[in-house]
Amino acid sequence: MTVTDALAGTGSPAHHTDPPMLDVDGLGVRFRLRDATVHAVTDLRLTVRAGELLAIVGESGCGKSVLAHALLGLLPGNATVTGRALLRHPGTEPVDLVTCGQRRLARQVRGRRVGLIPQSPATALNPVRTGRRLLAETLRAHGRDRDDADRLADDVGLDPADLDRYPHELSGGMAQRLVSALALAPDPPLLIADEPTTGLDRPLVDHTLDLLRRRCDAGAAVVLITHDLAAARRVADTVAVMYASRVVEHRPADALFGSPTHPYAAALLDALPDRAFRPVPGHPPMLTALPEGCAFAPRCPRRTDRCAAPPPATTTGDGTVACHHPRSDGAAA
Ligand SMILES: Nc1ncnc2c1ncn2[C@@H]1O[C@H](COP(=O)(O)OP(=O)(O)OP(=O)(O)O)[C@@H](O)[C@H]1O
Ligand code: NI
Repeated sequence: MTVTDALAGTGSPAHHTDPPMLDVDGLGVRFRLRDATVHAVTDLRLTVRAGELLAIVGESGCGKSVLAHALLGLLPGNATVTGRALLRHPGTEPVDLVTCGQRRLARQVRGRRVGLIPQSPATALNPVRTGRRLLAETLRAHGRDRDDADRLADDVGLDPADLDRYPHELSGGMAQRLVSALALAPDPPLLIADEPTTGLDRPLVDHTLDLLRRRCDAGAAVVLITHDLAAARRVADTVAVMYASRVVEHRPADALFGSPTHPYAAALLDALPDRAFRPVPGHPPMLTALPEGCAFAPRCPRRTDRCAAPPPATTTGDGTVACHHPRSDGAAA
């Protein structure tokens, strides 16, 4: 399958025969606390293909960053990860990121096959190295020409002269662009970008999004984690909406933005300034005390008694939705 085929297929997984590059199934992440358990990711299923840009959206605290860290083996010791996350690469056996172990993740996966643009760039940067040195080390470690540093800076919209600064001399937006350049340097086939546009002004936001889009068009798979729905609408092929640790709707971007099926997805879209500009009423539940049934029910205009039972994950014509009362106008034609 060529990249062009991947894009021509409207981004819908159903159109393709090649197995996805990343295939996550039944993924769960729990954190043990002294007197409680945080269910940060629950029974999560996702796929991403080469040439596909998947946006993961949802309110703060719903589990987006924990998902990214789980895939890269970057969770702290009080975390338990269950389920499966297969990473495929042509010509090699798939690697299960959940079970393959830290050694393999460090040697073969992190940076090389899966790049991460972390959500908190300031803490990700070594304070005693200039950006140029950090970038040169990364390029060298991956067998690339250190002269690529200026080009990478340019790609992410950073003045190459700013590479000679130390991390504490960078603004938040500059640090953000530097960590993006560091993640892009090894040219990973799968890139996970966790809120990569934080602290950037509008032109640089668009510049960064378009850069991610171009990487997909060149054959990479990109997972864009963002609370910015306008960003997702601009560049995503597919969108997964997370609510309280679960994916509640996963469909092609055009379909989701055109006619959301899950009431939460519809409520998120209504919060957009160019739509009703109405915030989602109420608050998400505590992840230490998730209900057995639908976690969105207390905020949901469509709730009934049935919502006390776990919502079934239903396959629509173009994706999945987990709801007892999906909006029928959002159903596939
Ligand atoms: N080490 C940890 N121990 C306990 N709970 C944690 C830990 N790390 C994250 N959590 C909890 O997991 C939940 C999901 O956090 P996560 O950072 O994934 O949210 P998010 O969707 O990325 O939010 P944001 O949009 O604010 O970045 C939160 O309730 C958070 O408090
Ligand atoms: Ni996050």
